[in-house]
Amino acid sequence: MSCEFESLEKSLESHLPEAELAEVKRILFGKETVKLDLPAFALEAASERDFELKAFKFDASQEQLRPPRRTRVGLVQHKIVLPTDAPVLDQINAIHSRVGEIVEVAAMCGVNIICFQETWTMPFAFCTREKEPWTEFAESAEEGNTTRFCQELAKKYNMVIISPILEREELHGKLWNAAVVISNSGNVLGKSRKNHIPRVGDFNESTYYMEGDTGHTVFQTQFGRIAVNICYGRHHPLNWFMFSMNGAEIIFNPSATVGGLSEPMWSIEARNAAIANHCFTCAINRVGTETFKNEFTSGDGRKAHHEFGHFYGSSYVAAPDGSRTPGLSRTRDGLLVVEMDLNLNRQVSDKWSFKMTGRYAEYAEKLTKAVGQDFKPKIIKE
Ligand SMILES: NC(=O)NCCC(=O)O
Repeated sequence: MSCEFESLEKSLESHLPEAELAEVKRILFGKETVKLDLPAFALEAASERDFELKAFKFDASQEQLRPPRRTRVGLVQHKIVLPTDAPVLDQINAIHSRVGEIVEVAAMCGVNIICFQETWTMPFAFCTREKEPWTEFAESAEEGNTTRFCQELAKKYNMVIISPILEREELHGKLWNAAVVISNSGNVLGKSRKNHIPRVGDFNESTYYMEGDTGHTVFQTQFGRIAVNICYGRHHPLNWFMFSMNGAEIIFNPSATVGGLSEPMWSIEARNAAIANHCFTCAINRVGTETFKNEFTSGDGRKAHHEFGHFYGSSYVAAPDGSRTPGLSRTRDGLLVVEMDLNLNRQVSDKWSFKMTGRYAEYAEKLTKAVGQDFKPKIIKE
């Protein structure tokens, strides 16, 4: 059942009376996000290419001194294309071509910044703990084929591309889970390496790579200041916070996560980060169930098995005022196009003032003590 269940929004819409639905949506999702009109040819192309295309916009109030700062983001979720035992290069090329056709539709929709899912060029094979052939999917962030592919697309469509890959740093013999940020000029702006490596469920990523060393880099693009908090980093509120302290206006969260593990948390974490940090957040998850030739165990008493999933998609965008778009499907490839007026960040900040009321200097001092050897927690007992 859980794999076929299309989406929470669809279920609410088909079962609730109209008036009640509006109230349920207001309480659950915040101020309603307005649907964005897209060109008919883009909708047709998406339907022909068999992926879901949804579009929404977040408006801000008209200001007297600043013009609106509208930017359009695109979130891509997709299944792997070939079986996981197909030749490595065939698998990569097939995914390039699938995502390439989605990016083409994003360009028809006027997308300025597009972000792909975590390690988008490969199966999420880290569950297996086998090194071969999975490490062969790793590529140079600066010069790999996938980066070259994205550079062409970025230039062609005048689009910033966030390309999360398995990175190989040849010189030092290191692998990383990293997002390459490619400017709309086609130049590699830089990369952001995954800060927190999971040790939960079948996410055996610590077998392959270490915690990232790029800190909380923010990238100034023509379309806004962006940052990338890769997957498991979304469980760490301070991780979002540090990107925001460096000035991020939009924080992308390319992910790969499965229903049994994280689905009840999914709709909360990125949305909470948008609220707490007065910024936009974009949560992206892959779709599908991935099957591996060799059985692997999950360390939970279950028999060894071949399948990892169900990756439940449900990619969405959250705004600083607590509102959010509906999610993409739990089962289908999709593109979510969202227009946002970045002026909303400062407007909400002026209203709620979390950055001003936060006692950060005090937290920093106390936290330094709390993680020290001689720390005594402040607990008063009778
Ligand atoms: N890819 C990844 O870090 N997944 C961990 C599980 C989760 O964060 O939901």
